[in-house]
Amino acid sequence: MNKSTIWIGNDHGGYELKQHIIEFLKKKEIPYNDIGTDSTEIVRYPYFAAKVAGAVSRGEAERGILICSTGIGMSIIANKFKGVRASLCTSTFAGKMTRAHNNSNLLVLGGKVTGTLEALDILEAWLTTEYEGGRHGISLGLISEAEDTLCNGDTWEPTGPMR
Ligand SMILES: O=C(CO)[C@H](O)[C@H](O)[C@H](O)COP(=O)(O)O
Repeated sequence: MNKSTIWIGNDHGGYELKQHIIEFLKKKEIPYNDIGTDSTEIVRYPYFAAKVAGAVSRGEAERGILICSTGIGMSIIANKFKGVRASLCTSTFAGKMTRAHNNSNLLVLGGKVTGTLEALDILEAWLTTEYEGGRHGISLGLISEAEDTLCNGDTWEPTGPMR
């Protein structure tokens, strides 16, 4: 799979919004890899975060999208993966800024927090805004430094129950 393919994952709380996001990606002819879950049946979100954030962390994907009810759980777990800069965005401004300043490589949305139109605006801003570099590289360097000290970068696969 090409690295530019966007990996997308969700739990039951993000399933509905994911359908709209996939429609958007299809319309724009942006390649994606939907890793599930594929229904509103209750599942544990770290399973799906591990697949998408793991792919970004290992360099198999340049970008990922995760959706749960609030986006909070997904962002907590995704940011534990080395090299992942997961951004929970609830405004278009945040979607733009997190690319420009944080060089975000994983967008997190809350399916029960953000309406469809706003979520698609956020996604568009996140997809089209370039990282500005410059002084922001200093901050990102410090984050990498913290990661090197705090995270060992191992791949993690969940072992507990998924439902
Ligand atoms: O928003 C979430 C985590 O931050 C997830 O969507 C959870 O699944 C959410 O908390 C809903 O949980 P529940 O099992 O459906 O009660």
